[in-house]
Amino acid sequence: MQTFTAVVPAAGRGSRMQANMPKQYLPLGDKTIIEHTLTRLLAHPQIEKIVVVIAADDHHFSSLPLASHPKIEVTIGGPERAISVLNGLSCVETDWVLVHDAARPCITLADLDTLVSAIDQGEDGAILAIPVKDTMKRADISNRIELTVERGHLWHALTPQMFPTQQLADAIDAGLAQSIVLTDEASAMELAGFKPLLITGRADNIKVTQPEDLALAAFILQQQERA
Ligand SMILES: Nc1ccn([C@@H]2O[C@H](COP(=O)(O)OP(=O)(O)OP(=O)(O)O)[C@@H](O)[C@H]2O)c(=O)n1
Ligand SMILES: C[C@](O)(CO)[C@H](O)COP(=O)(O)O
Repeated sequence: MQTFTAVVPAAGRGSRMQANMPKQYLPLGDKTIIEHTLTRLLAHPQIEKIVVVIAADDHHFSSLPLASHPKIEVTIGGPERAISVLNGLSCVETDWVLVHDAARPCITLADLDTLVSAIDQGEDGAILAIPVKDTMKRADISNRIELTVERGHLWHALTPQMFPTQQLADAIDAGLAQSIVLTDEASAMELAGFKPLLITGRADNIKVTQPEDLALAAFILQQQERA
């Protein structure tokens, strides 16, 4: 059975959350957001190691019981998510890597399996995503509708995103060298000429980003645990 490494970017400040600590350490039921995320990833038999990428001044992670888990390694992130991911990739020894936001605690084993089973479709890699359901508008500078975007082939990119490790590291390096804003791993791979596969994932794999997301994530986790 092929095994992989997961890289979990967790070096953000969570500013949009407006909380008194980085959002990945906010409580969600019986444990923190990041502990839910890591517990989900650790449950997948093909994930042999998780590299958690934390901020240089992070004093939270070391106090978590999972910090001493044998499959968990920690490294230091950077000022942008892409730099944090690149630092995490330097700790990866497997041919393939799965990158998943610490702020997405509702990832399911079934979705992880679906993504992992897609990697035999080539080196372009794959990401979990959900087709856009709402009508999409592009705004002008005064926040008035400029146009309606054709949503036929529009998707929300989620994580995990899964790629050959070296190709991803080279692609992020190249994108950063061109000062291109890389908000996910797929955008770096696209820039390098790859065409990653979009794999339909669950819409409840939300990224906890703003205050109202916390209660929603708690409800989703509760519903998943009852299923
Ligand atoms: N320099 C950064 C910025 C973000 N992240 C991580 O990338 C994930 C997704 O980023 P986002 O939701 O934007 O988190 P923050 O950057 O913390 O949020 P904000 O933009 O509101 O500050 C999070 O798990 C976050 O910890 C990271 O590792 N390094
Ligand atoms: C990687 C990501 O979660 C895919 O949707 C998203 O791009 C992260 O963006 P953020 O602004 O760093 O939260």
